Amino acid sequence: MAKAKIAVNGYGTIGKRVADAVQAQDDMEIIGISKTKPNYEAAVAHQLGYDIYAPAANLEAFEKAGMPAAGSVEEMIEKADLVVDCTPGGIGKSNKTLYEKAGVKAIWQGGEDHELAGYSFNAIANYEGAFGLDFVRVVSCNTTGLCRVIYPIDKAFGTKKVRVTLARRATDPNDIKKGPINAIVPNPIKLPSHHGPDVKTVIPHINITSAAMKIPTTLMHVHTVNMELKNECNVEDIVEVLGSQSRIRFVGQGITSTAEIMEVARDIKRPRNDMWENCVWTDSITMHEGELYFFQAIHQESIVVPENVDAIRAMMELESDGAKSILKTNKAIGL
Ligand SMILES: NC(=O)C1=CN([C@@H]2O[C@H](COP(=O)(O)OP(=O)(O)OC[C@H]3O[C@@H](n4cnc5c(N)ncnc54)[C@H](O)[C@@H]3O)[C@@H](O)[C@H]2O)C=CC1
Ligand SMILES: O=C(OP(=O)(O)O)[C@H](O)COP(=O)(O)O
Repeated sequence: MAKAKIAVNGYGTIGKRVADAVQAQDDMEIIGISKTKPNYEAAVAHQLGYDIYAPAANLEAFEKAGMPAAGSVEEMIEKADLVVDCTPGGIGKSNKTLYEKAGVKAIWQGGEDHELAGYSFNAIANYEGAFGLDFVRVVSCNTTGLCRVIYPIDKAFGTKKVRVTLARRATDPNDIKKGPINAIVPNPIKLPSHHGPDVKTVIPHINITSAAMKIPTTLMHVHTVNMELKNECNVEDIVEVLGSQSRIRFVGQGITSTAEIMEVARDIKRPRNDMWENCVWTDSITMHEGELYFFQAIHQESIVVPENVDAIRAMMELESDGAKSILKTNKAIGL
């Protein structure tokens, strides 16, 4: 069977990782990536052998920089079956008419609103509903991390309510412009943060609210999750449920921080130190007066990457069973 032809529009933190993860699969391939300027990331994409497409007005700049573009962004979109839009949050929505005009399917990321795509995706929670869809949004890193734990626990024990506090990394490691560098910023001040309502775009019946702050670190986010469950259970039951999930990793053995989790990602030779799994501290899992509490860390640069691959597989009708797609994606990328 011919491989699905995938384009990545916006080759930044998420786009470059999605491109490599798609390229690792045997049922889909990257036919091009887009860059606006011929910077160092474009040079690496060129070295890696990706065909680079650019806005028509910038094609000459790529030629001059010694990395000739294969064509314009519009030409890339014409050649694709599906575009993964990884442009910065808020930019992606302006590309919708482009995709509609070309008759290609499109995936947006969590920086865009649910309404843009009309379907918010998380592989374990609602893969099947994305089968054959034209437009899908893969929810943000924090929302993905929440869906991955809430969905199986809710399925096993039922949920009365969920309350989450998020300590969000200030910005990504390569970003020299954003902060804070010496402050803790309640963000947003007005509650709830978008994360709780966003979980409901994927799992509508969950009673959830969230509060978030930005902290001066670039490595990972950390969540304090509190769930009031409908049915009685103990810590071992929760460990069993979370342990059955391939995209959840228990951490302990002296791992007391996000820094040590990133060291593990380096030590196990993950590409770009990526930690695709939620990292749940086993020792933090606590039942207190019938409520569940635990801490988890989320690697913002990579957690949504396998979800994008699964979303492609569902939308392109390459696999109807979500569990099979998850296993296939995991195996191909080395998870
Ligand atoms: N970085 C993160 O931690 C995560 C980001 N997301 C979401 O993924 C999306 C992308 O975010 P990042 O990869 O972090 O952004 P980024 O800023 O690292 O990368 C965006 C890329 O798009 C390019 N670009 C800018 N304007 C463009 C345009 N008009 N057309 C084509 N390309 C353009 C930029 O040059 C850059 O290469 C956003 O919706 C964000 O909310 C989701 C999960 C985690
Ligand atoms: O999707 C993300 O976070 P979010 O789930 O808090 O919106 C990414 O970490 C990007 O967040 P940013 O908008 O702070 O760069």
